[in-house]
Amino acid sequence: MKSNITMIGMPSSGKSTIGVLLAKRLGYSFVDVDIVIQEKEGRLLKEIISTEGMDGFLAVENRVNAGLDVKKSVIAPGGSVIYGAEAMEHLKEISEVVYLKMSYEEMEKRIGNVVDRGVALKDGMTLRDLYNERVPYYEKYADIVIDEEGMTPGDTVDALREILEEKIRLEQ
Ligand SMILES: Nc1ncnc2c1ncn2[C@@H]1O[C@H](COP(=O)(O)OP(=O)(O)O)[C@@H](O)[C@H]1O
Ligand SMILES: O=C(O)C1=C[C@@H](OP(=O)(O)O)[C@@H](O)[C@H](O)C1
Ligand SMILES: [Mg+2]
Repeated sequence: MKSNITMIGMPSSGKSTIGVLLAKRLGYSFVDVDIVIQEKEGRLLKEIISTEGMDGFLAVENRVNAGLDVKKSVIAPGGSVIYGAEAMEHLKEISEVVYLKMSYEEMEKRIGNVVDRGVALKDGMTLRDLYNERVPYYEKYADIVIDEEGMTPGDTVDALREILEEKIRLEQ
């Protein structure tokens, strides 16, 4: 198995929440790439989006993810990372990619204020458009898919640990 795990999925699917729990459970480090971007840029994500525009933000996100140099880590990038070809090529190379699959209805309930969260919603795009546009990318890049329907964060972490341990067993 590759030495890292990357969480992908819609904003609010739990990449950060589940990611940190999984890292603790596996004894891995945890890297929230949104925080790495803010530290490198010295600005909040929503400030980057408001000054550089959506494409500017996506370019920064692509560059930072493509340059990640970590080992034995659970990586939680932002939900928009799948638009970055170089980022995804790199993440596929260094990690097992886990897609946290959630329904549109659940995302709408969880997501809260889209602007404050800094979701990369292009002009004129609805949340539903964003959902439909992104699902095929998440599916394409996923090595492992977890459907969150009816699962608590604890259930998801347990399910993931089982899948990952089975993967390791099969490789031995
Ligand atoms: N079953 C669940 N699985 C994951 N997150 C959940 C679940 N139910 C509620 N949540 C909440 O949804 C939010 C997920 O946010 P976050 O981890 O920041 O997601 P992301 O990093 O994917 O944007 C958290 O507030 C978390 O507590
Ligand atoms: O999906 C998105 O468009 C985004 C999700 C955010 O991260 P989370 O997925 O962790 O919420 C953050 O990277 C950025 O504001 C854009
Ligand atoms: Mg996150």
